Parts: sequence; structure tokens; C-alpha cells
Amino acid sequence: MPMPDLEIDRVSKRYGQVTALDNVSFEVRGGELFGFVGSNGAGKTTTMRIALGVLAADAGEVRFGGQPITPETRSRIGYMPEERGLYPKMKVLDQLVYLAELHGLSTNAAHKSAENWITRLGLAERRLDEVQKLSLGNQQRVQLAAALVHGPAMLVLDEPFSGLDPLAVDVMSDVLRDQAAAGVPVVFSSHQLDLVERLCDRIGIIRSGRMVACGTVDELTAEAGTQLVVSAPNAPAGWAKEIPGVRIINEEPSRTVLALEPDVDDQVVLNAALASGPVREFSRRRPSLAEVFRTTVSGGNT
Ligand SMILES: Nc1ncnc2c1ncn2[C@@H]1O[C@H](COP(=O)(O)OP(=O)(O)OP(=O)(O)O)[C@@H](O)[C@H]1O
Repeated sequence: MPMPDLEIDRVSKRYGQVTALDNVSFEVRGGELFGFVGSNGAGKTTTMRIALGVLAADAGEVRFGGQPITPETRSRIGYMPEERGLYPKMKVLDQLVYLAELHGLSTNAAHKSAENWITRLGLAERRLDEVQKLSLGNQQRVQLAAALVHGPAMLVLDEPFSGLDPLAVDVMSDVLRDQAAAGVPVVFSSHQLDLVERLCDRIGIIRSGRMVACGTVDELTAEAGTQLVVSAPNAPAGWAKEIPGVRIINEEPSRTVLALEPDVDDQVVLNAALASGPVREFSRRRPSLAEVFRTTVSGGNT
């Protein structure tokens, strides 16, 4: 059965003169992986801290399952903060058991859950080491275990992928997918757009405290229009620049990427390319999330 939805409803927040969030709304449905992207200082951490209830909004409301966040709901959230919050001198196992008990699990259940996550996250050989002795990547695995050890009803993760090696990225991705598949709403921020594109059901792009785009990868990239990849080895530089409704995105000696306005006939472009000689490749594609992101956030500061 899907878990309840998380709703961020018209949330605003100022720090003195700085407007960190301006009327931000979005929802993360039970069972959904939601990726939150934006430039440095755009407002991701602020949004997550407000969603968690550790920071108060100036206006707006956060609801979980239709109800405002209470201390009781907060204890059911799994959170991975940006400043990792582990006890450096505590052993991995002890730390996880402690945190699970803090969230209300019995000693037995806490041990079982801690051991389970230690195994799942590849920390078995480190379970009796102090956290401070672990590599940063392994500390991050412990931090993920800490967010999961109490069996949260919602997951809020601030840049969980930063600094991870490719294997750890795979482990983290699998765990987040599994959590979503179990019905948990999962929201995480990241600067790794290829990963967000691959992993997320829906994505929100925030710029200067405003949500400027929100939707599935398909929706976001469709809005950005169609691109053509053309390989015409004999075509002179700038061969496509006079074609109406066509913008050159990238031009290499034998491969050009073009953005088309919606009503442009791609056969006009093909004919222009053929006029120069052979055409070896001619394909339509959607822009990547990284391209959509660049276009979306370049309309202003951050
Ligand atoms: N405690 C604070 N006091 C004053 N200003 C703050 C505080 N925390 C954040 N800000 C400002 O609020 C804005 C949003 O910051 P936030 O940390 O939410 O951005 P972010 O999207 O998480 O950035 P990053 O990707 O760099 O982590 C920034 O302009 C930041 O300087």
C-alpha cells in the first residue's frame, strides 16, 4: 500500500534580507523518487530542512498525508543532512542501534535493523570501527543507514550521492529505488543530473528560491523541444545557421546538434545538409536533463 504524500505548499523563507524561498510548492507522492536540483544557494537545503520541520517557514505549510508535520511525524522521517551528523567516536553498530532506539525501536528490533542495514550497505567489516576511522564514502553509507534504520515513512536526503565512488552510487541508487518501490516518498537533492535523470520519477528545478520547472523527465525534456543530430562531413561551418527556427547548440567538424522550434520541418534541415554532400547520421532526440537545466537556470542569477 503506498505511503502518504509529502506536500510542500506555498512555502516562503527569508534570512534577513535574503529571500531563500519564494512561494515554493511541489509534492512527492508515496512510492515516488523525487529529484531536487538547482544551482548552489538556490534553496534546496532550506526546503528540505523546512520539510523535515527543523526549520520554520515564514509562510506556507508542509503536510504529510494531508496533515501538518508534527513531532510525531518528524520521528518517522529518515533524514540525511548536508552537514553529516554522526558521532565520530561511536562505533558504527552502536551508533545505528542508538539511533534506532531513539526513534522508538526496541533494543532487539534496533539490533536487527542495524545489522540488516550494515550488511546491505556493505559495512560488515567496519561495523565495530569508530565512524571517524572510516573513509568519507563509508561514513556516507553509515549516514544512509542512520536515515533508514528506524524504517522511515518518508525519506529526505540532502545530496546523498556527493563524494561517492561508482559502486557506492549503485548501492545508494538501489536502496532509494527499493524504498520508493515499498511506497515511501523519497526526495533528494543532487548536482549529478545524469543520475537524477536516470533515477527519478519526477524532478523539480529550483532557481533563486523559486520552483521554475517540475515534472517527469519526459515532461521537462518535451517542453524543451526537439533536437537534431546531423553528421554531414562535407558541410561548411555554420551550414545550418540560416535555416529559420533552427538554433545551433553544438557544432563539431562532422557532427552538428541543432534545436528546432516546434513547427520546423526536419526535412528542410535534411535537404540543407544533403546540399553539401553525404549525410551519415540524421536523428531526432530529446535534450538531456543537463541541457534543460542549463536553459532553465540561465534566465537569472542561480
Ligand atoms: N542560516 C542562514 N543564514 C542566512 N542565509 C542563509 C542561511 N542558510 C541559507 N542561507 C541563504 O539562503 C539561500 C538558499 O540556501 P540553501 O542552502 O537552501 O541553498 P542550496 O540550494 O541548498 O545550495 P547548495 O547547492 O550550495 O547546497 C542562499 O542564498 C544562502 O546563502
